[in-house]
Amino acid sequence: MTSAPIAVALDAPDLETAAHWASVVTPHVSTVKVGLELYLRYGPEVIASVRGASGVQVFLDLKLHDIPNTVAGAARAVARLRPAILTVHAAGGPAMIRAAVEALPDTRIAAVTVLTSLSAADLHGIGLEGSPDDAVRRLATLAVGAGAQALVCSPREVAAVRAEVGPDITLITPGVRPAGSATQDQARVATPERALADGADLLVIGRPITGAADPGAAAAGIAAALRRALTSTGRDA
Ligand SMILES: O=C(O)c1cc(=O)[nH]c(=O)n1[C@@H]1O[C@H](COP(=O)(O)O)[C@@H](O)[C@H]1O
Repeated sequence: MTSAPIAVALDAPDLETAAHWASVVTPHVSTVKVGLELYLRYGPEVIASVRGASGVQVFLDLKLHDIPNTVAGAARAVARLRPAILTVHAAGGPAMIRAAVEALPDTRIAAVTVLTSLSAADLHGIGLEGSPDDAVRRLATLAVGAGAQALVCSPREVAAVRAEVGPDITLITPGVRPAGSATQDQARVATPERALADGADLLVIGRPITGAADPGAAAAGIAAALRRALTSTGRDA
């Protein structure tokens, strides 16, 4: 049985909690994600702690956004951690994205299009024209043109992005909520099954798993639901 295409967001206040979550979810999921909270508190050592002995893929979510030279340097600075995926903001522009891609050839650079916490009204407020769908597709095309091998978007746009960029780009969707779960600060959400059916390759899921009484059981439950969904559509389980 292969592990489910889920990246569990280890947004924990301390290293012990993050390492515990990582150890209980790794039998069920392909990837764990280290984000700003853990990385800024503990630094690069956090990667070895969550990778543990399992060798699970580590997704380093630093959402880099700066001038190309600075982003290239930051990307080189994390090369020794061997992250499978590193995020940059697509809005940093093509030269910045290309700088990250060239600096880190063994890591998949994932361009974050429009944060899943932003609604259509929020986009309007910050001066981004058109619907979230339009903005996401525009940034996706720009990022892929600059060499990004992966994109982050919400599950609401993933079908449109897949149609735009083709089968070879890895599509990563946060904003995933099992039916009946609270959306919390996420604005553009869908269920895990919907995200997968619409073409996502990797689902980022945090609090629906880590906020559960038993995070290992929650990860196993979502993984099983995804396997059923994959089997029923004839995709690999
Ligand atoms: O890059 C990300 O992973 C990301 C992009 C985005 O647009 N929205 C988003 O929620 N994320 C991350 O995905 C995770 C979602 O966590 P939950 O809302 O708890 O499932 C968090 O770690 C966010 O930092």
